[in-house]
Amino acid sequence: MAPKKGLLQRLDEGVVIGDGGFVFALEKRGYVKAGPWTPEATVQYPDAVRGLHREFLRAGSDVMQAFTFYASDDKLSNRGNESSAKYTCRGINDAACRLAREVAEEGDGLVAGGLSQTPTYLSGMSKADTQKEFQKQVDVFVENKVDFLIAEYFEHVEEMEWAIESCLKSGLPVVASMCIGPEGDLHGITVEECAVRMAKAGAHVVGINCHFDPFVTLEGLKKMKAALDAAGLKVHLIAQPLAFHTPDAQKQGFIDLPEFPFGLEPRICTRWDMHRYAREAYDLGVRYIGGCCGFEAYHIRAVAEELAKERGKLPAGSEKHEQWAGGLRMHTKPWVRARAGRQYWENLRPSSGRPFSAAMSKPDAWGVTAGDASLKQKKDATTEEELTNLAKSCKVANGK
Ligand code: MET
Ligand SMILES: [Zn+2]
Repeated sequence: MAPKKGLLQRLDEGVVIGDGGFVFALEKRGYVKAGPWTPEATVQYPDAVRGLHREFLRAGSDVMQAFTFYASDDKLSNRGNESSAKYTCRGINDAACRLAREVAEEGDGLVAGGLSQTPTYLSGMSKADTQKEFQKQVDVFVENKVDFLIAEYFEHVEEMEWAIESCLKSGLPVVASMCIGPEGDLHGITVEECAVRMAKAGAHVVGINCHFDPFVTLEGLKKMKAALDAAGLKVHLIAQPLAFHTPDAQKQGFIDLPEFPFGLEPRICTRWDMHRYAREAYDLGVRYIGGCCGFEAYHIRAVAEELAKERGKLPAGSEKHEQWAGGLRMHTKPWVRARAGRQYWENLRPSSGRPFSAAMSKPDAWGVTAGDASLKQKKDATTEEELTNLAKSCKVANGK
C-alpha cells in the first residue's frame, strides 16, 4: 500500500475537508458539560467520541481532529473541574489520539492533535507558564505519532505565537487558526496583522475557526489573504466556522450573543448554506475547509458534495443523499416531489417559526479581555455570592 499523503501535500494538490464541532455535538448528546467544555469523554465515553469521528469520516472529513480541545492541564483543573485529578491531562489527550487514529485507519484520514487557548494566558501569566501547559499536550501528540498539529481557538495572537513555537518543536506541520472575525483579535490587533504574525511565526496553514458564521469568517479570511499576499508570505488557508448565523456578533463572536450556548438553535445553517460556504471558500483560495461548533455530519457532507468535482469523489454518506434533493423524487406527495431540484433550495428563505423573535440580538459587550482582573482564573469552584454579583450585571436575567 502506498504511504498516506501528508497534510501539506494534500493541500498543494487539492482540497482537504476538516471535521465538525465535537464539544457542541457531544454536549447535546450528553457526553460533554457546557461551561467547562473539556473533553474527558475520551476516557469516560470512548464509544461516543469514536462514533462521532465515524460520522464525520462517512460525511467526507479527511481529518480526524483528536478530541483534545481545552485539554490543557490548567483548564482541566479550572473553577472546580476535577478532570485533571480524575483522568489526568495525559490520560485524556492519549485516549483522544488513539480514538482518532482508530477511525482514521478505517479510511484515508489524517490525525491532528490540537491545542487551544489556556486559562494561564487569560490570567495574564508568563510565556514560560503558558508554554509549559502546551508542552504537556504536545508531548502526548508526538508519542502518538499524530500527522500534524492544529493550534485553534486562540483569541489573542500573542498566545497563538507562543503555541506555534511550542508546536514547531515537534517537527510536524502546524496549522494555526484563531477564533477572530474581520475586527481582529481581542487586544486590538487587526485580522491582517494576525495572519502575517502567524505565518511569520512559522505556521504552515493559517486561518480562522469558531466564533463567527461561515460568511463572516470568509470576510475575515479575505482580509488575511490580502495581507499575506502583500507581505509575500506563502501559506495555505483554513476555515472552520460556526454553523450558526452571526450577522450581529461583535469582536468577541457568538459567546457574546445572549443565546450562547443554550438558545442558538434558530440560527443553525442549512446544508444549502454550507454548499454556498464551500464554494465561496474554495473560490477564495481556502484549501482546508471544515467546521466548528454547530457543524454536524450533514453539514460536512454538504461541503464534500459541493466540492465533489474538485475531489473526484463523493463521500460514503451520499449513499443516502442524492445531489440537490434528488431523493425527493421518491416522495409520495406531489408538492414535495416538486422540491427535488437545486433551484428550489437555493431560492428558499427559511423562516424561524418564532413570531416574536427578532432577526438579530444585542451582544453582551462587557468589553474585557486577557489582562483584565475579572478574567483571572482559579482552581476553586464559582461561589453563590460570586454568581449573585455577576447576575446583577446581566441584562437578559433582569428582563432588559
Ligand atoms: N475542534 C474543537 C471542537 O470541535 C473546537 C471547539 S471551539 C469552541 O470541539
Ligand atoms: Zn467552535
